[in-house]
Amino acid sequence: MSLLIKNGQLLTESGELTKVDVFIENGKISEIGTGLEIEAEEIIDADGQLLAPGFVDLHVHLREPGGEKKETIATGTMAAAKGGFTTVAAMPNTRPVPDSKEQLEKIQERINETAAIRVLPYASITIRELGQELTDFAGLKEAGAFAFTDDGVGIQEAGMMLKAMKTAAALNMSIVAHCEDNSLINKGSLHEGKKSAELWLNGIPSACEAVHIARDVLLAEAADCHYHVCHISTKESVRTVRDAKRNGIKVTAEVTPHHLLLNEEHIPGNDANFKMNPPLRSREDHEALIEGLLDGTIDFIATDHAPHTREEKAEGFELAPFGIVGLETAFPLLYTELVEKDVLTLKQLIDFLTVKPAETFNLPYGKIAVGAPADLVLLDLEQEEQIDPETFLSKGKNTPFAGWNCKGWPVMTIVDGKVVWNKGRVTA
Ligand SMILES: NC(=O)N[C@@H](CC(=O)O)C(=O)O
Ligand SMILES: [Zn+2]
Ligand SMILES: [Zn+2]
Repeated sequence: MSLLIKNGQLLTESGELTKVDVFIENGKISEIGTGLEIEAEEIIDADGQLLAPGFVDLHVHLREPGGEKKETIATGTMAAAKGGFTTVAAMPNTRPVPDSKEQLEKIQERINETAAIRVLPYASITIRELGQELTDFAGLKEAGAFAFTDDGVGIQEAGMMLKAMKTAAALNMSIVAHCEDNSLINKGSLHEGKKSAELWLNGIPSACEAVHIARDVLLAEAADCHYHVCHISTKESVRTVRDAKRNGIKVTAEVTPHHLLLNEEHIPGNDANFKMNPPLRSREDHEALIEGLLDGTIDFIATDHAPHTREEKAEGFELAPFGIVGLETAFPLLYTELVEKDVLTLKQLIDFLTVKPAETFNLPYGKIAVGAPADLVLLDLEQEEQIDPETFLSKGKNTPFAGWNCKGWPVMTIVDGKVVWNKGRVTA
């Protein structure tokens, strides 16, 4: 298999655009240059399009097994491909939970059979994500676990977290944490603040997240473990991670597109497409997240793609499940709202979606280099289109961004040198 991409716009290290040809052979990038005259089985003219490394999303919910009404590995990875993603890491809050070698091997099998792109499966920290009993970390690592997390719920006991971190560190694996203290949730369905008061709904206080992070960075220091914070959302959390990094603790953090673009003031009323965990916080929190991303406190962007059915999301703010989809809109939204408005440079945004997550977890993806896997995306930065959930390939239509006008739509996604999504050929 060989593929020649002609005239793509490539970002240089200094952030300038330069026109290049890329030759791909046997799934790997074998030459980058200008005016390449090489015979290839397929030639793609990328004139006028940005050629970027395929995006890497280390926080998605594919729902399979057990949640196939919401999403499957097949539909979730097609949605990812359409969004320009070539690698995703799948969260373990499925039924059953991948908490044993056998379960993880079954998921790996489904991935091999049905995934459109690379999928790295997480294993859970505790049996059934119940926080009571540690899983077999060594066995799960052997079976291909990407890292350990109980995403969906927090680890309530400090002693359990310390044990998890020590076990992970000994295996050179990472602990990825959903930070939420159950005793502080307050039966809330949104952030405790202006909006919860306005809507007469119970609010989740900021401390619910930050107290876990404060506890865990101290545990990570004691265990000498790489500790990664999921979907960071408050200014206190950002401050705590910043302080821990300054003190040499091996902590990293991700932020979602929705927490970078929205805050509680955007919630229009009782619409559960604005309900997610952690919730949209205050305007000050929102600003602290941008600042944290710019100063390196926050390492990368992850979508926390969390599909739910229409019926579930129609239940209203208090009863609907937490979570929104994100894979098909992440880049266009972030490009339009942050790059076009000069909050981030194009180079920064691409790095936050590619090389930064890859480097945080020592993955060989996220860069365009000779010898690297040919995981690429072509993007149209000019054409404007409205976000329409009805066109999503994901089964989940639950987005708060319906109707937003965006530029920066992916036009082709390539994994291992194979075209897995092509806007010109495949429509929703
Ligand atoms: N983020 C969410 O609101 N929901 C996630 C769980 C999670 O990421 O904690 C889900 O699985 O639906
Ligand atoms: Zn979570
Ligand atoms: Zn999640």
